[in-house]
Amino acid sequence: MASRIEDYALLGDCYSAALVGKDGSIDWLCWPRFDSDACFAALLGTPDNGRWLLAPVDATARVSRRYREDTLILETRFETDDAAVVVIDFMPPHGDPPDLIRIVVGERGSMPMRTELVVRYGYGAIVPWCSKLDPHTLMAVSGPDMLVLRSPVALRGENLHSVAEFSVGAGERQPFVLGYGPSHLPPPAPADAERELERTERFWTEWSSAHHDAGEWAPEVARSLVTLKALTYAPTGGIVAAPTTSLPEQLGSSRNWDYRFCWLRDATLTLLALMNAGHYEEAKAWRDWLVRAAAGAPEQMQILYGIAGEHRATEWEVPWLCGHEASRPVRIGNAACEQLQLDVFGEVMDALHQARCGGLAASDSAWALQQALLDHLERIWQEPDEGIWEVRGPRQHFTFSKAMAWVAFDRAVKGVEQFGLPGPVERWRSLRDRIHEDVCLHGFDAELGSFVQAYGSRQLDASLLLLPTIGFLPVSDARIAGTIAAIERRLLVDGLVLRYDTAQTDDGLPAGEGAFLACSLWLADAYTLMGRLEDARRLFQRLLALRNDVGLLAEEYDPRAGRQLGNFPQAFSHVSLLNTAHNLSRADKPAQQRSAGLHRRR
Ligand SMILES: OC[C@H]1O[C@H](O[C@H]2O[C@H](CO)[C@@H](O)[C@H](O)[C@H]2O)[C@H](O)[C@@H](O)[C@@H]1O
Repeated sequence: MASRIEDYALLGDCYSAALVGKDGSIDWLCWPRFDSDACFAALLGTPDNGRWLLAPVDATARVSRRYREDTLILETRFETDDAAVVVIDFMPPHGDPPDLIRIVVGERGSMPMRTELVVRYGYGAIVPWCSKLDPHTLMAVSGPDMLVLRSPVALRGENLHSVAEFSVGAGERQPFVLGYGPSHLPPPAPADAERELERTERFWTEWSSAHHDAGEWAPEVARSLVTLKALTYAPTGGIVAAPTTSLPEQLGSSRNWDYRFCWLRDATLTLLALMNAGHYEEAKAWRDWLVRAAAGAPEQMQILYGIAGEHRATEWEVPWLCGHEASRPVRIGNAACEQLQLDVFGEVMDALHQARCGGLAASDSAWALQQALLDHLERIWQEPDEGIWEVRGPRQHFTFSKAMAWVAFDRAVKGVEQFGLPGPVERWRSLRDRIHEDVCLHGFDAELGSFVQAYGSRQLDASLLLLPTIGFLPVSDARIAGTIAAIERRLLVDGLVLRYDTAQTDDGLPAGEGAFLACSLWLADAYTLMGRLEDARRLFQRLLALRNDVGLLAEEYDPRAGRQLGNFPQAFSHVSLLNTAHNLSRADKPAQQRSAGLHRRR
């Protein structure tokens, strides 16, 4: 059985990623790209669906883990009464050809170890042909793919698994290098594990040294930033929402989705967080990615794309994988790519506006694209959509979607006013006002004293917590105070926030899911804006404590079971954590300094 979601740590090279459990088993790896077929898919099935174990023979060995400083180099320490070893896991961030390196370092005594390599291409289905190039070099080939393991010990075949036992003594270092290459080419050249370790450490240390001063929560902030960087796809600038598919939003349920795509929403928020920390290169790369991905007819703009900007994300179900903790189906691809989600227009306009405010040089093609998107939005903003939560039930007039349409025209007006960009500013001003009026008229329920999920509905929705953050109304407005109070009354489970009541909203799926971590962080932001700093800090500290032992967050959390849920690690959660840390650390500063930050999104 796979480990629990929170027992995994992330390895990555900015091309793809792997998840390694506390038990030393790498249970998820897609090569060579984030969205390639997995060759290790035990995360969603059994060890027979592919994994790479490297661990003490004694399964009762005590385990502790940490990342080396602000890097993505993982050190897992296994200890028994007689011996101790550290397994150093990392992926050198050059991607071409990709390697996954594990160095076993003996610390004390002599530790009996075991390794088991099970390669299954095609998401756990295809058994490769394994052959030995020499006693220490194993090659696994099938179809277009080839993996080559170079190890200090000779592996033997056992029931279609490649296994070996060996011992590591104090002071010894034993390197295992797994490389990938296309099967029609000669095997990839052997990597020098120790030299790659040095290079990888330098890469992450240099990258992390560019962070701005993060204040009170510097280590937590640094971990989230490294995690976001690991979700960027270096060749194109695309950013995946998470490196996994189908980790369940409720254990045993069918709320399982493929997040190995670039959502305009998640990616814009990620880029703002990286920019706020001083990382402008990623922001520029992403903006250029966006301009390429969305190029063409604006009515064909999608809410998500492949990491190189591919339009096709056809969703299908994998019948041979039993699912993480029996959560089925396992899905590849994401049908949400065909949805209309009006908020995305606002997210994109806001991100590009803030990029300009933050000093990212203007780009003519980006502004031209924005103008085309606005023309299209002018025609469609009155249509119902699937909303920020990508419901698979009927389209509705979601209040947050309309408010984000307001954001789109608001930022367009600001682009003209603040940066002298060309455009029909009077038309945009009047559209902005019309949408504001529309939302206040149809999206607010006077009896509840709260904005509601959709026009005419009496349901609440956590996205409405963002209304003051996006500048739609000030937090001092009674309608905002009423909305926050109503959400506190109706959407909190054990102090954490649900997106909406899944039993009352037709999202096309059986009811029930965890609390949504980003929404819980938005509540902390709303408290900060209201001046409820004690509440904000308390909630933030609680959320920080939900991170796993190496600082990672999935999408959701089940407070009753105390379990992380959903794809892992998720950009949305880490971005929201960064924003809340930023907002809180400025909360006691004078108003002018507070509003200077990009996180206020006005
Ligand atoms: O639960 C329903 C939907 O869940 C996914 O969407 C969520 O993740 C996206 C990526 O992080 C995020 O942008 C969105 O706001 C979330 O609701 C899934 O991708 C959808 O297909 C699914 O309907």
